[in-house]
Amino acid sequence: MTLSSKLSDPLLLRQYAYVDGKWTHGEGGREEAVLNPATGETLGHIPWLEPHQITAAVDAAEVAFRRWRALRADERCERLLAWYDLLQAHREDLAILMTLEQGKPLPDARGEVEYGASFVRWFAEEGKRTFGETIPSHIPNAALGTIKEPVGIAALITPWNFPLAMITRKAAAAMAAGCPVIVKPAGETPFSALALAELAERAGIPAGVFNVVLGEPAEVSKILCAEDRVKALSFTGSTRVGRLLLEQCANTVKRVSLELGGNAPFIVGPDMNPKEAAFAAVAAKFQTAGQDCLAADRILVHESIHDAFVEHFAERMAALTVGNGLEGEIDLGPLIHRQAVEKAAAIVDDAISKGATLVAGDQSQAPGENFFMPVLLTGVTHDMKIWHEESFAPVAGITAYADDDQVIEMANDTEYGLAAYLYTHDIRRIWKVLRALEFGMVAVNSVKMTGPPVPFGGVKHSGLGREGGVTGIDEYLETKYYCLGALGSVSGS
Ligand SMILES: NC(=O)c1ccc[n+]([C@@H]2O[C@H](COP(=O)([O-])OP(=O)(O)OC[C@H]3O[C@@H](n4cnc5c(N)ncnc54)[C@H](O)[C@@H]3O)[C@@H](O)[C@H]2O)c1
Ligand SMILES: N[C@@H](CC=O)C(=O)O
Repeated sequence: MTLSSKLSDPLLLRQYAYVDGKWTHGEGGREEAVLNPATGETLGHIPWLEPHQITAAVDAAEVAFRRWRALRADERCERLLAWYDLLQAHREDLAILMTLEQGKPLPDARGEVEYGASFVRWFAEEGKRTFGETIPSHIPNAALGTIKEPVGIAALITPWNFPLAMITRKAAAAMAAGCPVIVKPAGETPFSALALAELAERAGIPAGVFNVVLGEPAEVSKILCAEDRVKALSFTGSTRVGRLLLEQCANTVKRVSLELGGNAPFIVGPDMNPKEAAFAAVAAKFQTAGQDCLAADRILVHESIHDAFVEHFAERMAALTVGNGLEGEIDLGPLIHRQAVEKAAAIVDDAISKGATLVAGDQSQAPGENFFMPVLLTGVTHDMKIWHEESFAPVAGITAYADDDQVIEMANDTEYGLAAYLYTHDIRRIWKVLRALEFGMVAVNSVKMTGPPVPFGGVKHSGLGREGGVTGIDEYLETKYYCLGALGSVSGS
């Protein structure tokens, strides 16, 4: 059975890049296979564009920019809402494509389609509210104010773990602001991006406004970063690559937004019911098989409830099912590729060799070579890799702490600063710890923290800027100040 036959609308599977409203093949014969991480089967191929084809995407975006920015905000809103409607109408196909290329269980993929579409609707509306301001003048006979203008062409480079939502959270904001976009998706998961392009075309988004380029990642990124006509770069991915791109954007002094790695602490106070907290921690750790920038990587539990917490955590973890996300009731799909499995195994071995206890996690039960069974380690300490590196795998590490000051120090003991979780009902503890945590986002007594109204982003080496929320569109807007002088006597100036 071919991949396209699994879809109600086979045209959603595209194996070309999308530039200037045209499906584009590579001109140098280079291509990449796209694999199903659950089965290893080849789903299809994508072309790698040649450097001049990437430049052609910039040419197309430059032309499209003139017309797209000239539309009224409500006209752009209409087109984006049409795109949103199509995402909704095709959500099942989009979810199937996502599960096939990314591996996450189908219900999670449906959730991501819904989540991704919600950013399109949010920014369609926000585009109508890019207000400037009136400034009380200190200059005689003058009127002062600001207007917001689109920054220009935006390059968007995105990861494989959330192949659709990481694109729409950027693209919808940029497009609503009046900017055309050039998306470079991860090579592992290009089909979600290309399906977005197909639906953008059907929604009447003009040629050159939403482009998807494919190619050798370092080569494509270098061209986009060096291009002076590209005015903004928004990247989601690892801190390692984010640093490289920031450097590459220095010469052209671009606007750079970075959503990078996380290493979230999950803090459990002494007043918590250990079962309730353990179940929440399992949910925060194992989403997308741990391949989530928000994954609870370091679980810090007050010593008075540590043992009971571990017991409930292990019990809940044992109930998780691992398998092909298209088949049956699955909680955890595969990791994205074999290297991810090897990295996870190395992190576990390192922790055990340095004194951590393996409570559960038997890899002989893994249903395929890209699968990693959930692991629970206790006695995790500062000198272990698991403390400092994102495992990006279903590996949970638990540590006991004695008091609030100690847990704050432990939680902040990382270069990352994306998200943190805090479970306690003591309002004084909540306020103290919340204020002391060096993270861009803190969820208190909640695992869910994201969504369109939220300013998503990190501090420290987790990134620059915020996506979503009322400020997410600002990443794609310039503020132009004006001073209208010599107006004669202006009342109120
Ligand atoms: N903060 C967030 O919102 C957020 C969201 C999702 C994922 N992430 C992070 O993303 C990482 C996992 O994703 P990943 O493995 O795809 O990240 P990655 O950095 O390897 O890749 C991200 C993107 O960069 C491209 N890329 C890879 N190497 C490159 C290079 N040398 N030069 C230019 N581009 C290059 C990839 O093709 C992909 O499109 C994790 O660190 C995770 O925490 C962060
Ligand atoms: N879950 C995150 C993506 C991180 O990997 C989000 O909601 O953006």
